[in-house]
Amino acid sequence: MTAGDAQTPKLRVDAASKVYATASGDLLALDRCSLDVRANEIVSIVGPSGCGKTTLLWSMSGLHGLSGGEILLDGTPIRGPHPDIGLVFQEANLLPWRDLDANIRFPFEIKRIKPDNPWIDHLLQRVGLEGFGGKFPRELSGGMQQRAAMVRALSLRPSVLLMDEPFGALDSFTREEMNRLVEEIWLETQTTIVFITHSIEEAIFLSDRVVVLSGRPGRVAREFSVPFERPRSMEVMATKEVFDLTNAIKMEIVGGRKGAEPQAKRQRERTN
Ligand SMILES: Nc1ncnc2c1ncn2[C@@H]1O[C@H](COP(=O)(O)OP(=O)(O)OP(=O)(O)O)[C@@H](O)[C@H]1O
Repeated sequence: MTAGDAQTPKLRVDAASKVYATASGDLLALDRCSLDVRANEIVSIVGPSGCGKTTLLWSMSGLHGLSGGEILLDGTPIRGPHPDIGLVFQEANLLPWRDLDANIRFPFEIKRIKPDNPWIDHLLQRVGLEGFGGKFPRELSGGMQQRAAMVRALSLRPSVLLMDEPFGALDSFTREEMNRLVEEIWLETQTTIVFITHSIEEAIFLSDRVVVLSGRPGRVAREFSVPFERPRSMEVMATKEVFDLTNAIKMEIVGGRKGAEPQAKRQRERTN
């Protein structure tokens, strides 16, 4: 398989393992985790708290090195932050002393490249932030800050967008709005998206596939495809098929959490 080959996944996680050195010994966060993400897919990653979701996403971004295995983008191993990969975190991480325009143009300054103003203006209009360029982060609601963070991440036209629980701190109404926005942006840009969430409903609404990680150390326990038509209306989300899928994913996560207890104990024993 080579880059550009139709068979090459956009992202391939190949037996990824990650050990953190902690004061009480080594902690195995990911254990030979493998997963493919195809181009233009939206894949959500769910799993019990502490199972390694963020570790996996950061490894995909190149911000974290792995202890074993590798992660490939278009067939090439990721060795560090990559211009083709954008990131959105739970915190919008806007610089408080810069207005919205200056925040969004910040990555261009760092890279010393000319901002793509027509594209940025389009994105700002797309997320409903046109006219807010002169506002400072403290003047924006949490939802608006996250919209700005999405614009900042998309402004460089990444082919992959990694989102780490981006809407976890928002109220449920704003969260639903943001989910619809992600879907709309995806329908327009076809950016490959990997999305971490604790909300199964959010994962189903957004994704082509939902990947459940086992309890720590994280491995792929099971993948669920989400076959519902897009855009996903409230009617679709209220069907029995969605209800059944939600329950199946929930059962898998609860099962993984139970299974993780002896594993975690074994890990403690190994590291003590
Ligand atoms: N920098 C670090 N140093 C040491 N241990 C870490 C570090 N980062 C994460 N861990 C540990 O690794 C494990 C996996 O953490 P991670 O944040 O990836 O899980 P998660 O599934 O994203 O958690 P949550 O659902 O609670 O956000 C946890 O036990 C966590 O305490």
